[in-house]
This record gives sequence, C-alpha cells and structure tokens, in this order.
Amino acid sequence: MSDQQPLLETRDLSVRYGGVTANQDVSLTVEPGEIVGLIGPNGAGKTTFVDAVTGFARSTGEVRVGGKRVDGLPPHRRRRSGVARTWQAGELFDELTVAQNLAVAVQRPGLRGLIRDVLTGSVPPAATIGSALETVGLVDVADRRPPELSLGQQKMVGVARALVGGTSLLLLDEPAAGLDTHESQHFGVELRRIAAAGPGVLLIDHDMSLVLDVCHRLYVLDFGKVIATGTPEEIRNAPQVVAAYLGSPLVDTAAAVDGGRS
Ligand SMILES: Nc1ncnc2c1ncn2[C@@H]1O[C@H](COP(=O)(O)OP(=O)(O)OP(=O)(O)O)[C@@H](O)[C@H]1O
Repeated sequence: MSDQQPLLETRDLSVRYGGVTANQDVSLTVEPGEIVGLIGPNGAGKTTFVDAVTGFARSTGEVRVGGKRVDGLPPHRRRRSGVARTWQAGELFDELTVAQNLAVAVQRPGLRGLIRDVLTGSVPPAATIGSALETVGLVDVADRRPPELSLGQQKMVGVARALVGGTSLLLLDEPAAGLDTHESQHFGVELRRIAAAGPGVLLIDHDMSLVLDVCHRLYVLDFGKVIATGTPEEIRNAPQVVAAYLGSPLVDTAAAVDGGRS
C-alpha cells in the first residue's frame, strides 16, 4: 500500500434499492490514523454506504482501498484487503470468552480455506487475538465472558472483533449505541488511541457528542447525498446541516438526531 493513497476512497458511489436512491454519488476519503464521521438523519443512507464499501450492497462508482479498486469484489475479498466492519446490532456470544469471540470472527472463507481449517484444526494464532485485545485495552478480560463486562467493554470487544486479522480500515456502524454519556466519552478516548496506532476509522453514530468530539472530519448525508463535509466545527455551523436536521441546531445530544426523519 502506498503511503500517498487514502486508506479508503470512494468516487461517485451510488446504491439504488428499487425506486429508492439510498446513496447518490458519494465521494469520500479516509486517511491512515484518521477518524472520519458519517452522519445524517435516519434513512439518510449511512449503513448503505458501509454495505456498499464492504460488498454487501450492489453499487456503482468506484471504491478504492489503499489505492486498489475493490468494487466488484465479493465481501470476503474486500475483507482480505484490510476492510472490516461492525454491524448495527453486533451482538457477542455470551457463552464464549472474549478471546473466543474474537477467534470465531476470524474467517478464512472459500473452499480451500475451509478444507485447510478442517484438515489442520487451525485456529487463529493467539498473537493475532492478543494484539487486537491489546489495541483496545482488553487483555485483562480475555478469559471473561461478555455478561461479566461493562457495556462499554462489550462494545470494545465488538471493535476488537473487527480489528482481528489484519485490519487497516475500520467501519463502525453505531458502535456506541446504548452507552451512557460517561461510557461514550471513554469509548471516544479509546477510539482516538486506536486510530493513533494506524488504522483509519469511519464512524457512524447518532451520539453527536461522541462524533463531534472524536472525529477529525465529517461527512453529512441527506437523502443519500453528501450535503456537507468539514471539521466538526465547520459542520456544527453549516446552514445546510442545520436544515437537514429539521432546523434544530446540531447540538451535542442524540435528541437532535432523533428528531430527524425516519
Ligand atoms: N435492503 C434494502 N432494501 C430496500 N431499501 C433499503 C434497504 N436498505 C436500506 N434501504 C433504504 O435505503 C435508505 C437508506 O437506508 P440506510 O439504512 O442506509 O439509512 P441510515 O442513514 O443508515 O439510517 P439509520 O440512521 O436509521 O440507521 C432508506 O430509505 C432505507 O429504507
């Protein structure tokens, strides 16, 4: 991967679901070590964008990871190029330990990989899992089960699960959902630390306080289109953003977003 290339670059990415244009000509970049926010009212097309980048939604336009075109590749091949995501409802397996939750996340898709895993009884190297746990600061709870952890720690296990196995670009879809203000702030600090170690992060969250605090840059989607991009300060004051949120100033509360269209 060339240092000059953004980790993620989309050009004119569009997704249509029947008569609905869920993404229209979305052009966005994420650089190494950068946390980029993707915000917008309910139904604006944020999850669709992540689906399109990871190969779970059919799209037109270009998707480049580290300068290489990946649009047209199936999800597992995009994963191999270093792209990983969390899901909106990213539940953990309560009966497995934290380390085991990470182990089951490491897939080796494809028939050859499956046969190799069956024949060798292969499990991901402990070092791979250890390194992901270290990155998110959860080494001490590797042998605990999710119900024994705080909600904030459980959310971080979800992030670690996406990090395991060589991830350079993390796409986080509402990773802080359900956290209270204090937990969310702590989550934001951890996220900054993780990104500082190298990976680029695309963050979708309805917690405006988290997003405005933690992101270096933001893109605002409305009806599938980018209507504004800039630093948190620029976005907070952009008139078109305020208008998209039904006239509410973009304040640091989830309420402003919940007031958006459904
Ligand atoms: N699989 C699908 N089939 C048909 N329409 C879909 C599908 N997924 C999303 N849509 C539509 O595409 C649009 C964008 O939805 P999307 O879930 O991407 O928005 P979002 O910004 O992530 O919303 P939220 O903040 O509520 O999660 C919506 O109109 C939605 O109804």
